[in-house]
Amino acid sequence: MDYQDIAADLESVLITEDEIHAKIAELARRIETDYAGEKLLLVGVLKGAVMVMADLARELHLPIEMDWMAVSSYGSGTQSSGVVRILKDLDSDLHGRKVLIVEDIIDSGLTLSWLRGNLESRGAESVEICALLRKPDAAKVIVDVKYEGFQIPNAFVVGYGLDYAEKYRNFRDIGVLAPHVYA
Ligand SMILES: O=P(O)(O)OC[C@H]1O[C@H](OP(=O)(O)OP(=O)(O)O)[C@H](O)[C@@H]1O
Ligand code: HPA
Ligand SMILES: [Mg+2]
Repeated sequence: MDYQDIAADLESVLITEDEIHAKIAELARRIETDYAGEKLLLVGVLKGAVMVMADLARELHLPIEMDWMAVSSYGSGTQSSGVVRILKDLDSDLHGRKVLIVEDIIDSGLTLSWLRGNLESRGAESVEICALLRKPDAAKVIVDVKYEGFQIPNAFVVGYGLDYAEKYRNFRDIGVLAPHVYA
């Protein structure tokens, strides 16, 4: 599959690479103000958040640390199973740390509401969330997101880290996957 074939599997491009980068810069300025003088721990949620994490971390003019967790509730489908599994845990001790969870998307909200509770229970001083995308119409639980990029319609999207069956993560824009791909 070459890069042009990826575009053929999309119904439409929703957010371009340039729009993503402008939004991440905007979020970074707010985060810098809010955490000035602090040592922030960014927790990226594998694998979808890899691109947001890489771009956000480099945009932040703050002394940050990065750690990663892998949790999965989707498997290879387009619907959340609601059951969150830890596939890879953090290396860091969270006691007294200011933690910012970095995510690509909040869909049902099940992953992040579970994850926030899990990290808070480890003694972090604060746990906030930065998510590039949120689908308000898909929410099954309400998640309080301090740094939100874009609100998007309730459609399955891919690109910029987001996958369908592990594909399309390297597409640079974010687009709506054409239903013929998963029908
Ligand atoms: O709000 P929710 O309905 O819980 O969905 C959001 C979660 O689903 C996706 O991860 P996925 O489980 O597909 O793993 P991945 O990041 O490896 O693709 C996404 O990256 C979020 O972590
Ligand atoms: N696309 C890709 N992965 C996802 C989505 C989506 O719309 N929602 C939750 N995980
Ligand atoms: Mg996924």
